[in-house]
Amino acid sequence: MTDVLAVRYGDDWIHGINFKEKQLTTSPTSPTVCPTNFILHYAVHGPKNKWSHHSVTMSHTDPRQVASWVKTIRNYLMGKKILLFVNPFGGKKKGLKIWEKDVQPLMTIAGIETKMLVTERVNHIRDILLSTDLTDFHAVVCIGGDGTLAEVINGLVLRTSRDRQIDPNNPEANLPTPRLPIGVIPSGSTDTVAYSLHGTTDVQTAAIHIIFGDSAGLDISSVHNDHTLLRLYASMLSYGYLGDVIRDSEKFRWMGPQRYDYSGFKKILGNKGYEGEIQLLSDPCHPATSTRCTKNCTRCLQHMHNSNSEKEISRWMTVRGKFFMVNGANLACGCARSPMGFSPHCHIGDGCVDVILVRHTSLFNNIRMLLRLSSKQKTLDKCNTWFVYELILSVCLPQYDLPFVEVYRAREFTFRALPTMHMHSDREINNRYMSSNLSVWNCDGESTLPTSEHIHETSSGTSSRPDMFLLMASSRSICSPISFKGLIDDTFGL
Ligand SMILES: Nc1ncnc2c1ncn2[C@@H]1O[C@H](COP(=O)(O)OP(=O)(O)OP(=O)(O)O)[C@@H](O)[C@H]1O
Repeated sequence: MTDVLAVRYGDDWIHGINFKEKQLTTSPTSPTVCPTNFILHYAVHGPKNKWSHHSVTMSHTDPRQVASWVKTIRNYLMGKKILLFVNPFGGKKKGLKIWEKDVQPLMTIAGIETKMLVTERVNHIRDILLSTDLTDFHAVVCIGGDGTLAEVINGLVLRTSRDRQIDPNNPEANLPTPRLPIGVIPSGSTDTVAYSLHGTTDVQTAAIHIIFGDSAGLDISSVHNDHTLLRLYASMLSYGYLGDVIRDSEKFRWMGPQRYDYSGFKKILGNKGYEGEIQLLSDPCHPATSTRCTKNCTRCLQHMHNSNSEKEISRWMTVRGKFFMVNGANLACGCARSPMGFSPHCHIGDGCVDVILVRHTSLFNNIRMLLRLSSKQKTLDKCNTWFVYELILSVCLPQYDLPFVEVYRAREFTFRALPTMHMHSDREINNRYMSSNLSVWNCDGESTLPTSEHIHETSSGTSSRPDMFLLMASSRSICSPISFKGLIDDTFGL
């Protein structure tokens, strides 16, 4: 029963069912009064974490028996109404096609009432969520990438904060968990959150998880600058190289996801490193010795029940230097080309963020990383759009033993960009800050945060705190190690 999507009387016609299926549903008597068969729609868990929709027609000579079965199953499947946003702009611009071809038919079969809205601009979702009456809805879903999902999260949390009269700009305030669960159907360029939640970026799988209505707690980090909430993020906040890539690649959006390859290559060659200071509230559990986050993960469950006591054993520490990039990961940040993810041991609901600091190295080292990447790409088929994540993975996979990679698990961290000092001659150091080599923030794959220049001018730095609350996201096969390794799925009976 847990894998059932819908049940229909055999002679009922619903939009989206093909004619062949309709022909199967013959009933000798009036369909409304005496149905002698019914169609059961269900999902099957296949290889690589994918779920697919199937149906079977069942018959019985006694119409009362058929009616009783249908009634029992319908009692189990509660009707839902969802608010669904489609971003027609992200990824390969296939959002609307995915809605029409894959999502709408499944929602119709499952009897889910869907109010669909097509986004027209940046922050459109947030504005709608702030102004719409959400009382009748059971969930908010988006068809889009990580940036689209981030808009849903930001909009819903701001709306809930306003409804509960909580000031989101207060860094000490506990931001509220929205009443409505959030679902994501991937149609972006990287789709790390969808991949981390479902173990695949398959569209039908995501839609089926939403119909199932399962949910899981997900850490969301808030980013504050002084007393202003800048943004909430679900997957990763990154400064330096990935900031440069996101800023540059936006100019080449017409290339589709391949823009990341192009900008990634340009920016690795030009990277001169960024001076900065990170202060972090370090958790005693180091990522290198941590367990992997699995379904019913003990660490995440413990945090959910006892978050305050953990904070007492954390301690503040400071790291300074010149960095290639500075990252705060909320999730493993896996994607189709990097199944293990950027931060493989990151837990999705433990109230911590994995801080991954990559020190500035030589151009030679950067090129070496590129070559390593290139040789990987040779084995890939036509899709080579995962440059950035492949690149990071090539840096971090031998993870914690590379001399220029440092990893910490933090409950909170602040970052302050420092200006770069310039030498005028071999002997003389000019103490004036001639120019600042500053990057921008890459927040869930978007450069929506104020530039670091602004952050620097206010000389406050920016802070990120992941333990604000847990957000629910539609997922069934969440965070199984199987999901990330892409092995045989049935082992865990997910
Ligand atoms: N109609 C629109 N025109 C222009 N921009 C839009 C429109 N609708 C949404 N957006 C913006 O598009 C941005 C990018 O969308 P999205 O994140 O879904 O795609 P992506 O960047 O290609 O994928 P990913 O984040 O997974 O790499 C979002 O920040 C969103 O605000």
